Amino acid sequence: MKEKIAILGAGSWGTALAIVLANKGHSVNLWARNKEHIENLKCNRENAKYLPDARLPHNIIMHTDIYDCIKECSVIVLAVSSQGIRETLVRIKGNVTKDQIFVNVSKGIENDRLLRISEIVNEYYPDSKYVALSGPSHAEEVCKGIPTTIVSASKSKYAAEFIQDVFITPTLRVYTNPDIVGVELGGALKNVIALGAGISDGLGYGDNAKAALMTRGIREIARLGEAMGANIGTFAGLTGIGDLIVTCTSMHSRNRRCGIKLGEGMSLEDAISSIGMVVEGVYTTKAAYDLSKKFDVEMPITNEIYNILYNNSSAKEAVSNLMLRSKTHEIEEAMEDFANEW
Ligand SMILES: NC(=O)c1ccc[n+]([C@@H]2O[C@H](COP(=O)([O-])OP(=O)(O)OC[C@H]3O[C@@H](n4cnc5c(N)ncnc54)[C@H](O)[C@@H]3O)[C@@H](O)[C@H]2O)c1
Ligand SMILES: O=P(O)(O)OC[C@H](O)CO
Repeated sequence: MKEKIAILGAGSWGTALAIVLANKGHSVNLWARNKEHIENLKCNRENAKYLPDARLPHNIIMHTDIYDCIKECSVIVLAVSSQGIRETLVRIKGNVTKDQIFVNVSKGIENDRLLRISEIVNEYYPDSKYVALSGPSHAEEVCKGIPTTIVSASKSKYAAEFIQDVFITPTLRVYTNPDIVGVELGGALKNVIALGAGISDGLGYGDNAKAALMTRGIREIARLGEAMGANIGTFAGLTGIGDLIVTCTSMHSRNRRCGIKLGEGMSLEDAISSIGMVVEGVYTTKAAYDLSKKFDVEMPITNEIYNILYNNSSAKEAVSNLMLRSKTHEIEEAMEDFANEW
């Protein structure tokens, strides 16, 4: 199959996916709001700012006009950072047809309104098919053809399988999942825990602390997810624990690297600007904190990271708050399995 695909957002991930899809033989249109950036991509056939060393194949056409970019494309990939999705949807309003499928690859939750990306898209395009494409996938590895697995999630089996076929390659294996809520939450919330894993590394803590953060982190993600209607099984999959592992352990991760700088004592502002690309977890921490209150779900790690980012708590204080919480059980649901005797 050969499709015409528009990618909106020429950062690290939009560029990597453009390369994968173009190498597969699709016609790819790539748009970014910054005209100078697009001119650079056109002239140099590489994205020196966001994805150095990767060559852009000639069947990627760069666009500065977003309408030209999406015209006659069967798939519109949303690859801008999550807080820019609404603005991007507004830009194309009135120019999308019902048979064009939206594929969102950004990982976040809209701050203030606390909406998942599918919910934002639904506000503008309630009749469109929507797929969330997510999983453990760093752009730096994907564009080199290093084996990677991701998930195509949609309410529509047809749409999920169509996008599976569009993206799958011998090095990018795509699974399907109907659980949009779980897939979107897993992809967004792991960034909060990855900031925590980075902070732990920056403080000089070891593997034990990181394993604890990851394991207890997925528990609190799953608790919130369940309260919001997700399938609990999704959090044991690629877009849950899978993405959490890669983001908490990889030096490609912007969230982890930002956390390391915070743990070493850098200010949030300086840490973000030293990364130079979006650090989604900073926004998602605020959204997750608000969601935990809204759904009355206990999220102690998120709570501490929120306090570090937004209330000037020290990282060491946060660790001691977590360690000194009132003692509890590992799995609340398993309490009844204890024998009531010595
Ligand atoms: N980089 C990865 O390995 C990777 C992998 C999977 C998912 N993601 C997700 O993809 C999304 C994009 O990440 P990235 O790595 O490409 O980030 P990036 O910082 O490299 O690029 C983000 C791009 O979004 C653009 N942008 C931001 N706000 C915008 C707006 N309002 N209108 C138009 N453009 C806007 C920026 O100009 C930039 O080009 C994030 O949500 C990220 O979590 C990234
Ligand atoms: O670099 P990060 O931390 O934004 O993570 C990128 C991807 O989400 C990893 O799957």
